Amino acid sequence: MRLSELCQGLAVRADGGDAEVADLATDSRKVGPGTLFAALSGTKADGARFAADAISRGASAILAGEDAELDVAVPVLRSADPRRAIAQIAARFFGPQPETIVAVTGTSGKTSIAAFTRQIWAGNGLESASIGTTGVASSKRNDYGTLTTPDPVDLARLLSELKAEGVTHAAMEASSHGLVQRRLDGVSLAAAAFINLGRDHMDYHVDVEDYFAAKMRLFDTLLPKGAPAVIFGDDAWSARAVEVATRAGALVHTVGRTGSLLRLKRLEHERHRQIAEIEAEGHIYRIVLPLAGEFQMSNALVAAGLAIATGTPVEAALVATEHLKGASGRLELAGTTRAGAPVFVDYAHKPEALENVLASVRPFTTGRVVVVFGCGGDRDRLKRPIMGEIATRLADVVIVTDDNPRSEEPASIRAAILDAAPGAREIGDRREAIRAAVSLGEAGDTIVVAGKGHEIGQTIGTETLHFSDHEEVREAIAREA
Ligand SMILES: CC(=O)N[C@H]1[C@@H](OP(=O)(O)OP(=O)(O)OC[C@H]2O[C@@H](n3ccc(=O)[nH]c3=O)[C@H](O)[C@@H]2O)O[C@H](CO)[C@@H](O)[C@@H]1O[C@H](C)C(=O)N[C@@H](C)C(=O)N[C@H](CCC(=O)O)C(=O)O
Ligand SMILES: Nc1ncnc2c1ncn2[C@@H]1O[C@H](COP(=O)(O)OP(=O)(O)OP(=O)(O)O)[C@@H](O)[C@H]1O
Ligand SMILES: N[C@H](CCC[C@H](N)C(=O)O)C(=O)O
Ligand SMILES: [Mg+2]
Repeated sequence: MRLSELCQGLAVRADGGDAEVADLATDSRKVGPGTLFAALSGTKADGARFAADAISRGASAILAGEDAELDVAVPVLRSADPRRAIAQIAARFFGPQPETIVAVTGTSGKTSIAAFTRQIWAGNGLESASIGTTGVASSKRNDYGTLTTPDPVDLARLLSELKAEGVTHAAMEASSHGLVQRRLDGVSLAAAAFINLGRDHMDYHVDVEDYFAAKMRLFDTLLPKGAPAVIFGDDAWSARAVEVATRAGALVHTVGRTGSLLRLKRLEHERHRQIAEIEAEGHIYRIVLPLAGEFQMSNALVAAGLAIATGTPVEAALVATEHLKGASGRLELAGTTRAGAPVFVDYAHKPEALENVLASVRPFTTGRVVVVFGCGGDRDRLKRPIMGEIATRLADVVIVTDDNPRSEEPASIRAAILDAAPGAREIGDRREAIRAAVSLGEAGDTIVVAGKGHEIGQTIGTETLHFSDHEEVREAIAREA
């Protein structure tokens, strides 16, 4: 495709003529002959510094910010917002995307909601996919992922492949990093959703208002006017999200205990399922959700709301929730101890998530709640004592262990948690910590191994070694026998 075609009508200024573009890249190390290289300024480096490297690898043109210093002999595209420009160019370059794409944002629940929306669509005979933290899933794929919201070039490529594979409906996660970095700016959205806002990524955002504003880009910038916005109504930030979406001209639907589209009237918890009465369109539907944890009901309501907002009939969407499978590592039953205590693996690695998961298991726990958790290194340090306090308040036995220490000293991460967790046990080795917890599990107790969910590696220093909480739980139970 010609450069001139790729940027026609976009807010970019072309200098130095036209060129044929064979591929796109935001990383000079991925540049090959004929590639348009987007030189982006990031958190660690300025992409403009790599322009010469990109050209030596065959780049046919460079896209950069207005003030980037470039002295190159290939055509240059200038943009005031080069991240948005590369996302839009990528959408054009890779071509058709699934007709119906929805995106969900919020602090906790995105992966679950994307997975549930895909399953509700699939249950209604639609060829569907989900894209997020756990990877890409469809009837033809189950690919492990790394980023929650992929880089815009990878995303546009992926969406065009899904389209070619017959996918008509895709549900994706919009992380705050992804929204700030314009990774979704080339996606045409049919609907968007908001679940909640809690403490997260305070190492990246200036403050919580900045973090909220990042999430709200989904509604005030990306969602086309008049398109549906599905907002979970029972969060402390719901009213503000409704306000933003309304002001942006979205068709706002709320779900939850005060929901306008789906109203949760009654909820009864059992160990592995919950029974709900939901009012919609003047009818009461009785739903048995085959998942534990009230938060999963909230996630299921948002997912059903997204399916309804994009054309699935209300009853069909609600019936499909009765067959939902939880996303890997989200309050997932990984085994049962010999004495009969269920052991759940959960991805709670931030305060509200930990609070929710521990509160969720309490109703069906007649004995003790035992939690094993740690905090990741090179991430928000202030959440550590907050999570220590939550665990101590909501669990009966707290075992503090390592998560992904990354470049930090593991013992100092644990110490920051332990400062706010009097009475907690400290077992740095995660395998030993899981074994210790499993050995405590009596009938009536519930064990929660939190923080790593679906992850299959543990990053210590710069090395990532194979580690799976699921495997460790099964192994610990097998050793009991
Ligand atoms: C902090 C962050 O979000 N970083 C992302 C960002 O990198 P950056 O622009 O800041 O990169 P940089 O290192 O400063 O480099 C600037 C530019 O120079 C380029 N470069 C760099 C070196 C070189 O030799 N040549 C070259 O061209 C880089 O590709 C980049 O375009 O843009 C890159 C390209 O899209 C991402 O790969 C990278 O994600 C890193 C790997 C990451 O860990 N991100 C995490 C924090 C993240 O995005 N997480 C969210 C949320 C997860 C959640 O929900 O909790 C996610 O969506 O996954
Ligand atoms: N609606 C919710 N409210 C509060 N906590 C939740 C909710 N949904 C999930 N959680 C908690 O958050 C954890 C992560 O859930 P999920 O992966 O669905 O969220 P996410 O927003 O994709 O998170 P991440 O940003 O880490 O990928 C779960 O394991 C659970 O502990
Ligand atoms: N996307 C998140 C995942 C954190 C998972 C947790 N296990 C940790 O390592 O802190 C991050 O990279 O910050
Ligand atoms: Mg996620």
